[in-house]
Order: sequence, then structure tokens, then C-alpha cells
Amino acid sequence: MSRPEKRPRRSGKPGRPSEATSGPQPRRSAKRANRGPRTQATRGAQGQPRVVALETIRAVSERDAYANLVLGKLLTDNHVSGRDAALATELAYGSLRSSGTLDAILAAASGRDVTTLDAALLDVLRLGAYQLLYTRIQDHAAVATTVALAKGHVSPKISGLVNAVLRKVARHDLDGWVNQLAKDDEQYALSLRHAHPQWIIDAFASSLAANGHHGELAACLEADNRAPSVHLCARPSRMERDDLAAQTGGAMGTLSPYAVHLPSGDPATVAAVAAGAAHVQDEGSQYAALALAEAPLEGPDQAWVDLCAGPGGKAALLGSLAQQRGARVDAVEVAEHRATLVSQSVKGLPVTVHHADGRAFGTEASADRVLVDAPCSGLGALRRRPEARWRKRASDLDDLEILQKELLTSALRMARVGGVVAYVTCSPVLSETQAITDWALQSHACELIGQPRQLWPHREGTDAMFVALFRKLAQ
Ligand SMILES: C[S@@+](CC[C@H](N)C(=O)[O-])C[C@H]1O[C@@H](n2cnc3c(N)ncnc32)[C@H](O)[C@@H]1O
Repeated sequence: MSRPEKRPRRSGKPGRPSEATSGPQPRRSAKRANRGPRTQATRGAQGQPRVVALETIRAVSERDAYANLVLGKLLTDNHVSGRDAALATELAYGSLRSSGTLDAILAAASGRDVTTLDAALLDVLRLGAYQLLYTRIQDHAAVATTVALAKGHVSPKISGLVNAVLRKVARHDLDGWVNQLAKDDEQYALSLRHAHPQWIIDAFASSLAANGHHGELAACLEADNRAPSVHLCARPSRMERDDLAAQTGGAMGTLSPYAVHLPSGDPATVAAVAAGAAHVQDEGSQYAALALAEAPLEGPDQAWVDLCAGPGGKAALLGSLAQQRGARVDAVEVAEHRATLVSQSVKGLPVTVHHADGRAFGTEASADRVLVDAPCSGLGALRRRPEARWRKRASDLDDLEILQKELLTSALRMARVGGVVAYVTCSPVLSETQAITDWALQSHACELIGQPRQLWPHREGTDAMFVALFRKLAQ
């Protein structure tokens, strides 16, 4: 896994005891104040949950694997379920999500830059430090089980080092470490406390301010650290939302008339999902597809295009609405395997899937409604991928900006005069939301329909989707 962008290490030189570990110790009684529910200390002690968590973290570090995919497979293969599965998930996701903060603390506790540590050793230390700082697992159990794990699953030679470093980590709680490391640097304290790289915090702060949400930065960052609830979409014409809510015990969403929020549980076990009458889809994504479909339009309304369709969530909702209204959808996706996923999700709907580049697709000025759900940083969906925030780089945004402009240009070329184009990102970052909107207004014959909308996990409970609606004008 790539390292978080870090400020200069506050600990001493490599090999020397760190400032952090020799400083004053906070009162032990305060140590558990911020922790979650107490977990049975030795459950699964050297057993499956911790092994599964470690193997998940190792797969992400070594192979850039997706944590959710690896974890799911490991849980199944090792027959880990119930509370043990919950523990494995908490430890794996938590260690990955907080890895930048954990690394800063481990650097101070070990007196070494963590990039000089063996990768497997570092992953074991992250797992141990996470238990000490973020869970109610007792310190002695966290240290003992991590040492045993290191011995059995990495190398017997490192157990002494693991023991020594974790004992130093255990001297402070998270607040104590944040105070030690950040001192008066409030920005760095925020980054450590909420486990977000500084550049992402800066980008969120700018967007919150631009959207008039001053003073909400901490709430925004906290929301990224909570697991999202599962949202279902009752497919129009296939089932009523009330029935889906009654079947699942879920609550109605407020942004989409098709959204149901599941209280808990695996959506794959919901009969309506298995039958294709409903699908899993964040309510923010439903809102984005609906914004396009509901935008006022004069004249014909039959030719719809989804220019970036994979894996097909919005194409499925648009296809269902198109079916009700006698329209057709062309769904375009450049990645072959993702085009296949779109085909699977739109079965039975009036949608034609094209494996093609959206920048060179379609005829001039013929579409009534076009969706550009643009490839973006995905910073609006950090809740869904615990490791993602530490892998992304500010420089990723530069290439994306070019692609976003090219795809939006293509959409505006394809739309007929008077037609609607929706530009959508799963990101609140201004350079890929408001700046692209402003650029389009200056560079193309189009106008805004209403004001663009930015959703937020801490406000609407959705991913941070951005939606701008344009109407194409005559040249
Ligand atoms: C944000 S995702 C779209 C999500 C999708 N609309 C949904 O709701 O399931 C962006 C998609 O655009 C695709 N993409 C990237 N460049 C493209 C291009 N030049 N033409 C068409 N699709 C492209 C990516 O492969 C990715 O599947």
C-alpha cells in the first residue's frame, strides 16, 4: 500500500527513543473514553478473526487488493461467521482506514520511519495498534494476540519487536497520541484524529465552504469513518417501494421515491433483490439518475444515453424509467468487463449496451437526455473502501479533469438543442465538480437547469454525489 502523505516525522531519529514515548503519560483512567463496545478479550485469540483480518490487510498492502472482496472470500473459505466475522471485519477495515494515523503513532513508538519496516511486520503492528487505540479489547490481550500472530504468521524472530513497540503504543490513548504528535498544529491533529490525508481534508474544507457548510468539517470526516447503511432501489414497474420496505423492515429514503434503507443484514438475502425487482444502490446515485430523467424537457423524449455506464446501477434505474415512458437508453462503457456488468444489470429493459469510448460515441445532436457519470476521484465514497483514502493522490485529479471535460464535451455534442445533459461525480472536490461546471458554461452553448447540487454523507446520509444539469442551446 502506498504511504500517506505525511508531515515530517515528529519522533526522534531512527533507532533512538522517540519524544512521544518519553514524554508525560496521560491518566490511564481516560484511556477508554473514545472506544467502542468492549469486545470479549480473548475470543478467537490466536484464531480465525485476527488471522482473517491480517490476511486481508496483507492482500491490500501486497497486491493492491480490494479489502471488501478479499475479506468476503476469506470469511467464507475459513467458515468465519457471526460475531467472529464482525470482529474480523472491524479489525481489518479499521486498521486499513486508520493506517495513516497508526503509522504516525508506530513511527513515534518504534523510533523509526515506518517505510523502513518490513511490510509484513508493519501490517501486524497496524493490527495490534488498531486494537489498542480504537477498540475495547484489553491491552494485554491485544498485545498478546498480536505477538502470537506475528510469531505464527509472519516470523518468530519479530515477536520481541512487536511486543516492545505495542507496549509503547499502549502508553497513551488516541487523544494522547494526537496531542503528542500534533502539539499545536490543529490541521495535523484533525488529520490524525479522523484518519484522512491532509490534502483530502483541504479539498473537503474548500468544498464545504463553497457550498455554505462552514463548521461541518469534523462531522464530514467522521461520516467517512462510519459504515454506510445499505440502500435499495425498488425498480419502477417491477415493485412498489412500500412493499420493499414492508418485506425488509427498511425505512423510506427522502431523495428518491424508490429508495429503501435497510436496517441491517445482507442485501443478497432479500428476495426482491434476488428476483431482480430491486437492486442495491446508494440513494445519492438514485437521485442523480432521477435528476436527469425528471429534468423538464420540451419536444421528443425517447433517446437517452448513459455515457459512462459501468457497472450499471444508474443504467438499470434509467432503463426502468425509460420502459415506463416509451424511451430507449444507449449505455456506453469503455472497459469490457464493466460493459458486461452493465448488460447483466439491464436485462429485460430497453437498454442497448455498447463497449465503446464515450468520447467518440454517437451521432451529433440527436439525444434527448444524456448522463455523464464521470470517472472521478471517488472521494465522495470513502466510506465504502477503507483503504482508498491512503492510495489516492492529489495528482490523480489532473488526468481526470481532462477526461471529465472530454466526456462532457461529447455529451453536449450528442444532445439535441433543448436536450438535457447531467454531469455527475461521486466527489465533492471543487476541481471536478464546480470547476467543470463553470468551464462547460464558458466553453459550450449550454445553460444550467437549476443550481448544481452537492450531497454529503454527514448531511444526506448518501455518498457525496455532485449533480449539475445543463440544457443545450443553439450555437
Ligand atoms: C463513476 S463510474 C460510472 C458508474 C455507473 N454510472 C453506475 O451507476 O453504475 C465511471 C465509468 O466510466 C467508465 N469510463 C471511463 N472512461 C470512459 C470513456 N472514455 N468512455 C466510456 N466510459 C468510460 C469507467 O470505466 C467507469 O465504469
